[in-house]
Amino acid sequence: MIIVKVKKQLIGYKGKFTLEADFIVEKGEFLTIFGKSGSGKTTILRMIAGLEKPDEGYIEFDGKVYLDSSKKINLPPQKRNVGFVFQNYALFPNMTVYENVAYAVDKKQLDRVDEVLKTVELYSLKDRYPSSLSGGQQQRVALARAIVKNPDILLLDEPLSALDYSIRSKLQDELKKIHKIFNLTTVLVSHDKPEVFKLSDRVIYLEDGKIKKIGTPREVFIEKSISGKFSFYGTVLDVRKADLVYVITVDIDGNLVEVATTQEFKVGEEVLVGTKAFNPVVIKV
Ligand SMILES: Nc1ncnc2c1ncn2[C@@H]1O[C@H](COP(=O)(O)OP(=O)(O)OP(=O)(O)O)[C@@H](O)[C@H]1O
Repeated sequence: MIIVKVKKQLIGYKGKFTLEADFIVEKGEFLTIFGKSGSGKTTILRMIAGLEKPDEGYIEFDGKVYLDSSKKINLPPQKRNVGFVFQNYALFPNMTVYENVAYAVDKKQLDRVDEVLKTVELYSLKDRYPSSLSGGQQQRVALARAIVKNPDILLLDEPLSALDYSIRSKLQDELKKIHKIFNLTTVLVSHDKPEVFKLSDRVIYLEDGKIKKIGTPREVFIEKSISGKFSFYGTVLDVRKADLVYVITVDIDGNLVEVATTQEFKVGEEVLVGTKAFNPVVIKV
């Protein structure tokens, strides 16, 4: 379990404000920090990693104290077992895929490099240089480098936001898989609601440095659920205009449904499809 209790005065574009966050992340949990630009999301990740110091605070992982300002404890990043992936891959251009990943571990752990490269499906590309890889492949190298040291905590700062929709979606599936396989405790920063829905067990809604809401994505994002007979969450796959309404195609767990609506939706948006007016019919199939 990660315990985070931090306070720091920041200087935003509107002036000074205090980042004040107090939350726990259960072991094996996938937690996302969501919020507008400048709300303090990255600063929280950097504090967990030890790259930034709060004015006051306490951070621990499974009883190991990373930071305790009252006791002047502040472990440096290399003493915190944390893997970090940023938006801009940050790979070494003069090293191959294998070398980029192996750089993070000492010689005794080299066996693990091959294992991790196979898990993220990069093994066949291990002798290539970053410049010859796609954005999605480069981000998988960054991910492999972050997990090869077997971190207790994986920190992801908008790692997929530079990628286009289909690659992002595929990498989201892989992230979820890797989180489970390596039994990680993951904290993601994202401002993409469908991504938050797809990946997170819980989400923190951060606004101007304060936690406004914390809960499952449904609890945090769906203000009021439809008080009707049934409703399902899905992702918008297609939008077309038909006279005065839009017809959207929604993927509900692999089932495609078409719904007419006067509201405009975007492809990739997470929606709740429900009905209030009639009783659904259930037929044995
Ligand atoms: N060490 C610091 N001292 C003072 N202000 C800081 C410090 N670090 C960051 N800030 C400011 O605090 C604000 C929050 O920054 P942060 O990067 O945490 O936001 P964010 O929510 O991750 O934003 P984005 O989504 O744009 O990345 C920014 O306005 C930033 O300039």
